[in-house]
Parts: sequence; C-alpha cells; structure tokens
Amino acid sequence: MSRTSPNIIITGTPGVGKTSHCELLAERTGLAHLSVNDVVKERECHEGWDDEYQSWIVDEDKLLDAIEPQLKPGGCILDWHACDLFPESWIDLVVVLRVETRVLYDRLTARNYPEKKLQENIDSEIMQVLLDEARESYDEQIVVELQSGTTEELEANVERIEAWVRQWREDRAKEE
Ligand SMILES: Nc1ncnc2c1ncn2[C@@H]1O[C@H](COP(=O)(O)OP(=O)(O)OP(=O)(O)O)[C@@H](O)[C@H]1O
Repeated sequence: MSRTSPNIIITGTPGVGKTSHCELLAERTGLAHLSVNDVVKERECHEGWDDEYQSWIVDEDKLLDAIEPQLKPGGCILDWHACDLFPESWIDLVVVLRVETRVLYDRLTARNYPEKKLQENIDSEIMQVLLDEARESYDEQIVVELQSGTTEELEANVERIEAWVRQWREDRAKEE
C-alpha cells in the first residue's frame, strides 16, 4: 500500500495521555486524529455496552472495515488503548505512552473510574501490557516508548513525533 502520509498509532493504558498527544500532534502535522472510541460508538462497531467496565464491547472486524478507507491513503493518528488488531501493513509508527503508577492512579481517580476498572488499568500499566502487545505485533524498529508524566514530556514527545513525520514525508518525496 503506497501512502503519501504516515499512519501512526498512539497507544497506552487509559489515562496515559493519548488524546492529549493526538490532539496536539494533529494540530501541528495536519494528520487526522482518529479516536477509535468515537468510531466504535458513532459507527456502532460494537456488540453492546459492558456495564461493569463502563465501555463498549468492540466488534473488531466491523471496526477495521469502518476505518480502512481512511487508513488506506495514510495520514491518520489512531488513538486507542489497544494496537494488536490493526494490520501491520497499515502502520508506520507505534507510540506507546507510559506513566508512573502514582500519576496514573491520580488521573483515573479524578475520572471516577469503577474500582475494578481502575485496579486493572493500574496493573496493566505496571505489567507494561500495551508495550509488550506493541512489540509483539509490530516490527520493533517502529515501536517507540515515551513517558507522559508531565506537560514538558508531552511537549517533547509531540515535537519528537512531529520531527519523525517531517522526515517520513521528506523520505517519501525523495522516493517519488
Ligand atoms: N503528559 C501529561 N502531563 C500532564 N497531564 C497529562 C499528560 N497527559 C495527559 N494528562 C492529563 O491526564 C488526563 C488523561 O489524559 P488523556 O485523556 O489524554 O488520556 P488518554 O490516554 O487519552 O485516556 P483514554 O484512554 O481514557 O481516552 C487528562 O486530564 C490530561 O490533561
């Protein structure tokens, strides 16, 4: 698949800062921020609502069919707490955001997460579940782990990804 702009996944445990990163990055690069949660909800790519976890039960096939037309030409930033379902051939960079347990606890508590969901997400961050998932699903060279504990780190991460996008576009232009 030939893309004129890259597709990037920004992933990590809920509360690490995916949306904050994606919004800033979209604004600065012109890439489209695709919130997978919104797609699931708006395009009904789910099999109903899970009351205990307060989240949709995602129909992954439906989701992939829904986003494929947007991903094919490139230029998307996928914002989601999972990454292993997206075909490798669609993706150019996978950013896994990480945060200290204490900071994540405060962020999720502020959102009034149900106790079970809060604890599972904290455990998932401690066990680096998303980082392992990304490393198992994609070429290690395209997987980057970045800290997202402070606004300075957020700014530095966005600058770094922005520079990567610039370079990607320059390299692609040279190839043509
Ligand atoms: N690097 C950071 N420094 C300071 N605050 C941050 C940082 N990243 C995120 N936050 C704050 O943490 C909260 C959660 O951030 P955000 O919604 O971006 O996380 P998320 O990973 O997208 O969560 P979800 O998966 O539930 O959508 C927000 O209040 C945001 O302002």
